[in-house]
Amino acid sequence: MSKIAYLGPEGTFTEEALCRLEPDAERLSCPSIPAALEAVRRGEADGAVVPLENSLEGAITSTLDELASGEHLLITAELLLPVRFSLLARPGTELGYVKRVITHQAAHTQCRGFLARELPDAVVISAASTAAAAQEVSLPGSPYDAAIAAPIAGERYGLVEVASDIGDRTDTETRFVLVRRPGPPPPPTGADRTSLVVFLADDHPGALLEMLTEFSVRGVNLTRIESRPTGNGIGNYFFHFDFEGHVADARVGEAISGLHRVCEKVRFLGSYPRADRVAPQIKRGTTDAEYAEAAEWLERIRTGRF
Ligand SMILES: O=C(O)C(=O)C[C@]1(C(=O)O)C=C[C@@H](O)C=C1
Repeated sequence: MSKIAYLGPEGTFTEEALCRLEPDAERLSCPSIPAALEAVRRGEADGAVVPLENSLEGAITSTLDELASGEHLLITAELLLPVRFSLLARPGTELGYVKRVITHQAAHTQCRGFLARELPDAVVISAASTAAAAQEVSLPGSPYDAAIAAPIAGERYGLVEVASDIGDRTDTETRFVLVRRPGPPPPPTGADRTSLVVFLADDHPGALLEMLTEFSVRGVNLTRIESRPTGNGIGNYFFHFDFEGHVADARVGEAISGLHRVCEKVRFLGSYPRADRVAPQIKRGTTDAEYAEAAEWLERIRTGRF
């Protein structure tokens, strides 16, 4: 049975994502996203499930930064999980009594409206995860009155729902990925996504446009672009790209080889089936057959076979 690490403890959204992605796996709870990824790098787990982006809050930066550095890891699957938050407290707690709330930073920002409206005077303290917050509230003598977490965390830690569905939007979802140690990517399905990290060779006018051109001329549709600081002073960034297609597709292969030629470093993070199963629209002149025909034509003229 494979062992998959996740941001724990039991009852996080990440655990729910893991149960859906790998229902038969043994689950290894980790105290943070970097710890879950390290467990894979060290061989203590076969894979890890980590959140990558949220439809309201955007990127989960600790995941992006961890995947961009250290030993290579490969994304092999993704999942879109609807996220619904509840305010959970010890039985008998009234909403008006809640003064100290604990939750994960991402959950806090997704529930800003509720907190401003219903608990304007409450202090909100950060926890390592929503379930860690619920666990903390359940401890005897806890200094916290309530946690913002998934309803399931309430069941696991003996808390009750003081308010439910408290997110600023009811259609929020988080995209999770399953990562493993490097190996061949899963085979193309016709509805795939590829993820890359790109480091610029140098800073010059048009550097971003040059990168984008590698995708644009091959008809590769980007689904996400993010800049992250390298840490080497203000103004130095690297870039995360997600785009349609599989590294086995000719147009994707050509685009990322182009980036490899013009950029300092390109880190391949994987090609994997899209959770929404949306197939790319392939522009005229960018199919595998058209790339193969063009390569054949070039070979003919290079060898004098007109
Ligand atoms: O704390 C959890 O339950 C998590 O799984 C982490 C996480 C995140 O990092 O975004 C996952 C989904 C929600 O957006 C809130 C928190």
